[in-house]
Formats: sequence, C-alpha cells, structure tokens
Amino acid sequence: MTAPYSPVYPLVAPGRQTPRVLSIAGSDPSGGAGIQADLKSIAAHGGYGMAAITALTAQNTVRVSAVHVPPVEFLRQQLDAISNDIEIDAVKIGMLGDAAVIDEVRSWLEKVRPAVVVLDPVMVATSGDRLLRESAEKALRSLLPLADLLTPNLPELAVLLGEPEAPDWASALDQGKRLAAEYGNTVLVKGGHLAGSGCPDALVNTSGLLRQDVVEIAGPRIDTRNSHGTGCSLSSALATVQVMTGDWEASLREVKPWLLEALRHSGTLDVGHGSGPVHHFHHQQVLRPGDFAATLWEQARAELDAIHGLGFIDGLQTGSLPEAAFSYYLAQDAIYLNGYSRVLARASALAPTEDEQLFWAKGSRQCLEVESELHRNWLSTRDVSVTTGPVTKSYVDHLLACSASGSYAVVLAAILPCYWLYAEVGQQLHGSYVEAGSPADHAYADWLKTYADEAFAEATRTAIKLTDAAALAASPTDRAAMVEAFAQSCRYETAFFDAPRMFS
Ligand SMILES: Nc1ncnc2c1ncn2[C@@H]1O[C@H](COP(=O)(O)OP(=O)(O)OP(=O)(O)O)[C@@H](O)[C@H]1O
Ligand SMILES: Cc1ncc(CO)c(N)n1
Repeated sequence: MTAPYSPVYPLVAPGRQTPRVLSIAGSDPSGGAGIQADLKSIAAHGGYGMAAITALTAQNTVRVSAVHVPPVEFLRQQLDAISNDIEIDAVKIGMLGDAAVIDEVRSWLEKVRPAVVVLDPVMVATSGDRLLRESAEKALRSLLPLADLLTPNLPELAVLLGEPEAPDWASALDQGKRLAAEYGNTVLVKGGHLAGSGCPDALVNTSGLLRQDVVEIAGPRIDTRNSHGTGCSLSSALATVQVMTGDWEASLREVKPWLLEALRHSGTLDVGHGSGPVHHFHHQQVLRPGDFAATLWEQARAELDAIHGLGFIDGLQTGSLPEAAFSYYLAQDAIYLNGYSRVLARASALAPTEDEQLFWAKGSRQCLEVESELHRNWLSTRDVSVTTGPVTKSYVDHLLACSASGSYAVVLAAILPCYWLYAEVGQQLHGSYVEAGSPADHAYADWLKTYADEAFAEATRTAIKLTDAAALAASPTDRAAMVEAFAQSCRYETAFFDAPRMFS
C-alpha cells in the first residue's frame, strides 16, 4: 500500500503567509509558559497569535502558588467572540484545569472544526505542581480524537495510556505508537524527560500519514535548567508552522533547531531563580555597537593565552631566544607584511567611506615601510633564508582568499587579529621589559622598544571599531563568515609566533 504521503520541504510554502493561531491555555504571569509563551512562540514563527484563557495561575520560575479557573461561560464567550469574527488557521490547546473546561473546549472544537489542532495535554508544570485536576484526566482523553497532533511529555504519555512512565526512549516510542493507534492521530514523543547527551523527538503515526510510522529527529541535549515552558513553546510553534508547511515532519524540522537555540540562549534572559524561560526571540536579537567586537575578543583572548605559553615569546621576554630563531621570525615577518599590505589595500578598495578608505590605504603603505625597515635595519646584518615558510604561506593565502571572495566585513575580520593580537602581545612584552628596569644588555632590547608604539595601538583601536561597525551592517551569514575568518587568522597568529621553534 502506498502511504498518503506528500513530499517534505515544498519549495514554495503551500499555506498562508501569516497564520492566525489561537492558543486556548492558562496564563503564566511570569511569561515563560502558558499563553504568554504561546504568543511569543507564534510571533517568533511569523504567525498572528490569539489567546482564550482557560485558567489563571500565580506562578514563577520556581513554583505554582495558586490556580484560578474562571466560570466556563466566560471561556465560551471568549471562544465565540473569536470564532464569530475571525477565521482561525490553527489551534493550540494547553492547560485546561478541570473537566468543565475540557467539555466547553470540546463543544467549541466540534462546532468550529479548525483545520489544525495541536493538543499539549498539560498536567503538571516543570516545577512539579499540578495544572489539571486528577479527576479530569478521563475527560481529557475524550478530547484527544479532536486533535491532529498530541504533544505529551513522558509522564503525560503514561497517564493517557494508564501505564507506568517509560524508562527509556524505545519504550517511549512504543507507548507513542499505542497512543497514536488508539486515537487515530499523530503523537509527538518528546525526549526532554530522559537523561543522556541526546534529546530526540519523534513523530509517530500508525495510519500512514507520515513517511514511516516513526519519524525520529535527533538533537543534542542543551545543558541548562531553563526548560520552563518548552512544551508550550514547542506545541504552539508547531501549530503555526504547520499552517505553512502542511507537513508535520517539515514543521518539526523547522521548529526543533529554533527551540534548541531558544534553550541555548535562555541564560541571557536572566529571568527568575528557578527553571527559567527559553529565549523565543534569540534569532532577532539586536546587535549593539561593541557587541560583535566583544564576541571576537572572547576568541582572541583564548588565542592570546596560547601565544603567551609559547617558547618563542618566553625567549623574547627573557632574552634567551636563540638568534637564529629571532632572525627567522624577522625574515618571515617581512615576507608576511608584503602580503598583508596587499590585503589592506583590498580593504581600502572595498571601504564604504573615504575616511575608511584612507585608513586602510595608510595601513597598507605602512606595512611596506616596515618591511623595508626590517630589511634595512634588522635583516641586512643577518644571514637568513628568504624562503617563504609554510606558516607564512598559509596565513597569507588565507588572507588573500578572504580578500578574493569575502565582503568588506569578512576582509576586516581576517585582517584584525594581526593588529589586535600583535598589539596585545607587544604591549605585554614591552611592559615586562620596562618593569625589569629596561636593561640595556637585554639581547632583544632594541626590538622590545619598538613595541611601545602608541600610533600602532591607536590604529588597532580604529581597526576594531571599523570591524565592529561592519558587523552591524552585515547579514547574519556574513557575520558567521567574519567569526570564521577571524578565528582562522587568530590561529595563524599563534602558529606564526611558534614557527621559529625549529631553531630553538
Ligand atoms: N535540555 C534540553 N535540550 C534540548 N532539548 C530539550 C531539552 N529539554 C527539553 N527539550 C526539548 O523541548 C521540547 C519539550 O520537551 P519536554 O519533554 O521537556 O516537554 P514538556 O515536559 O512538555 O515541557 P514543559 O517544560 O513545558 O512542561 C522537546 O522538543 C524536547 O526535545
Ligand atoms: C499556564 C501554564 N501552562 C502550562 C504550563 C506547563 O509548562 C505551565 N507551567 N503553566
């Protein structure tokens, strides 16, 4: 038998552009779960969110302290007010509270018959407090056939089947299959309540609606205690995206990565002392001036530690560095500066303003001046090879590749470590030389003195500022490429300082 299965990932979304999605759920005044989470989740996926409130809770990230269920007549009035006026593309059902509320929702669903119904059979909050009376569990089962997708967590799945909670993923899938077969709908089995490094989810349908009975989507487990409202957020996101894709697997494949990032960024919200909310709008975070440079600095700092651990740096500082190693370093630096100068010229060519154009053009010229200074004053008296070393070659090739194929922003990110790390290392080396009383008999005294160059420190500050500004104007894809180009150049900076080790 051929399954009534339509292809995943249609090139053009078949559904509405802005799905009108109704959440029938309880209120969480702390904003992480219930209708508050649903509305954020719906909006985060491009839907228009609506909410009919079944119950009010007094809760925060730690516990639920009170639940108030208003008269069901008032719920009916809310639901009718919406459906009498507005076409509803999808409904997500969350906390229902008691059997009277369930009956009211059932009658309304039977009357209105929304095209997409996702039922999250909420029973217990993350904090462990009950959100559905035990006596209403039977009534809840009567609602299940009216839903297209059920999203129970493992304890809820067990209660719906009247069985003990699944101890592992295989038994959870087995329970999911039995629930799907009993009620004729699709069940999302969620791995959130299991332990282990992975956190899988699986769509289960035994009547041929999916491409196979169990469609599992693997995923990592994010190390966070902020899981308040993940179930609410997931189910309302799925309801919204389903209107656009018409395919549960495609919907889950879109929503799961979003939820993972929402969990990953949850800490930045800093909400509450318990299990905090997820960051629904992590993907729309506004980048402020300085933010991107701060991210880059985190990477650069780790590399700086590696550089300070190198024998070459230690030798320069103490004066014990073999002369051959220092000569090799100088010769490679001269070769490098020639290539680097061309890349700075490329930055100048791409610069959006004349000031920036001039800044990089000056930098490009100065590289050539320093190169000839190296030859005149440092290399002319030394017997060193002029062959381009492998690290020098790779570093310059990386920069040239970025300048050949990258945007202005990416070229700046690739250029920056040479300013930033060199300035930091130089400042540190010069600082410890001065601290030691600027000994004139230090083998590398003359070289260490060149690091006290305020003009270079100022140019480094400008280069950082321009890179940060370019990141603000760049697309997310370009910003990711900037991080990659910067990280690679940082690694080459370390390798460059380490390359003379063969002479030690
Ligand atoms: N630590 C985690 N890392 C990655 N994904 C997670 C994590 N915790 C939960 N999830 C995901 O979150 C979604 C909800 O799963 P969970 O089993 O926690 O539901 P729930 O118990 O109904 O949620 P709630 O906390 O709202 O009650 C699933 O997609 C699950 O895979
Ligand atoms: C209102 C409400 N609905 C659902 C949950 C489950 O996360 C909660 N904590 N609060």
